[in-house]
Amino acid sequence: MPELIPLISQQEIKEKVREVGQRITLDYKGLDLVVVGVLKGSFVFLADLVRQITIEHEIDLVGASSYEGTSSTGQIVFTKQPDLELKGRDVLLVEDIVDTGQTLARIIESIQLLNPRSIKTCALIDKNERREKQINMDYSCFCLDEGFIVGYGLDYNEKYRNLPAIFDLKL
Ligand SMILES: O=P(O)(O)OC[C@H]1O[C@H](OP(=O)(O)OP(=O)(O)O)[C@H](O)[C@@H]1O
Ligand code: HPA
Repeated sequence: MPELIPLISQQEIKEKVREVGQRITLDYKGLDLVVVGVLKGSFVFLADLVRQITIEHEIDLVGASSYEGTSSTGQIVFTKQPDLELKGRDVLLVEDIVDTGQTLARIIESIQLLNPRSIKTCALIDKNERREKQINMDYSCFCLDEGFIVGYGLDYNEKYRNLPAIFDLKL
């Protein structure tokens, strides 16, 4: 049976998401913010984060998938494109986790083609161990070195997204 090692509690997540939401609120004052969540993993984080952003903004979703089990296939399949017009607007991409960096790098490339005024990045977890693409995150809630992380939207083979806290999965 897989083992779930507790890493980050619900309370710690709540405090950090509030803090990051407040920073985003200050940084985007006067700008035309569109928060774009990356499905599926970001859905829990996104829902909590946008409720901590107190300036007017719009929300969109993109979909990208590349993992089987704990490994990236390296093939990023886009499952949803943005619906809103992003040209000339200030896009904040929201990910649950940046691991190899391949997914976010591809999404940034594809959003750049839509000519936004700015693109910034926000992740719940910035994990270093397997990084292949150098991406400087503008906002990260938690930096981790290793592990396969589940809970609070993050899955292993589509399971565990519903866990309210964050765990390291040991297979
Ligand atoms: O930095 P990377 O190594 O590319 O990994 C990060 C990506 O992997 C996960 O998506 P996944 O492909 O598992 O799809 P999901 O969001 O639907 O779970 C996660 O949600 C990120 O989008
Ligand atoms: O550590 C992880 N957990 C869940 N999904 C992921 N996608 C990339 N890395 C991870």
